[in-house]
Amino acid sequence: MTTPSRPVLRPGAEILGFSDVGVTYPNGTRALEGVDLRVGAGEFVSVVGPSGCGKSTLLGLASGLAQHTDGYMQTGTDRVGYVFQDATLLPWRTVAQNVEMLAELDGIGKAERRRRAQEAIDLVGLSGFEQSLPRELSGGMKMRVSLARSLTLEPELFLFDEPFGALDEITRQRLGDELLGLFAAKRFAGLFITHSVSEAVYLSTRVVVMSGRPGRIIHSVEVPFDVPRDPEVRYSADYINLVGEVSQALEEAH
Ligand SMILES: Nc1ncnc2c1ncn2[C@@H]1O[C@H](COP(=O)(O)OP(=O)(O)OP(=O)(O)O)[C@@H](O)[C@H]1O
Repeated sequence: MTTPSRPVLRPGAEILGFSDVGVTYPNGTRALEGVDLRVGAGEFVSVVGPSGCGKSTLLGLASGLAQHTDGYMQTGTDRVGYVFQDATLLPWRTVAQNVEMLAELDGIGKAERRRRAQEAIDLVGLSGFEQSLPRELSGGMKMRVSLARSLTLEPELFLFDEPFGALDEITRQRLGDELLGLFAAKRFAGLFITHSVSEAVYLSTRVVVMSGRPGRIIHSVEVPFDVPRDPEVRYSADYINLVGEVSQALEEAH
């Protein structure tokens, strides 16, 4: 949990907050500038923007792996989950052993981490594959293992860096639906980086658009559809209009 010299979060309401945040890397690259963003519990915010605009940098700040150089930021929880495009599974460990790994590193006792791992495996639809090795799994299944591994930490803030970017379209949509199901069940605060506007609108409660480098937030769209979300939403005029609005903002960002 970070404490800035100036409070950024409304206690109890928000999990992640950036106020006028900027990042300049040691080589002089200005990656982010004047970023204001707050994510509350039960909000799922997607970030889209041109390549190199600072999306991963933003996620790095949220995770505590990177440092901001200007402004203020705060996270309201230590329970942070991450999922990246690369599932980063240990090839010699079974699915169950991979899923247990973060809880193990966190010092959670054997019985409790087994219970959490099994619950997470069931939640992501991998029951029956507990003893499989990563090489026996498809790309989508590996991503499910990665999701399950983070779920064992019962995250209040969940960070996603293009998690479905390497998957085929059908698997990507299916995992999107599953992620929405997890979000509906757990209502963590989500920050999701993607290059896909349609995925951003479908998964999120809000989509923000960043400008080219240095990245600033230039547009923000509330997504009004209920969670749990009916997959048919994808074919509605409201959804198509929102995708159009975000796409137009993204074109202006380029
Ligand atoms: N450690 C670093 N040192 C110097 N420059 C960096 C470092 N990390 C990232 N950058 C630069 O900062 C800018 C923002 O990078 P970042 O990876 O955050 O963008 P991104 O929007 O996630 O990119 P993409 O969409 O291509 O994945 C880029 O110009 C990148 O080259």
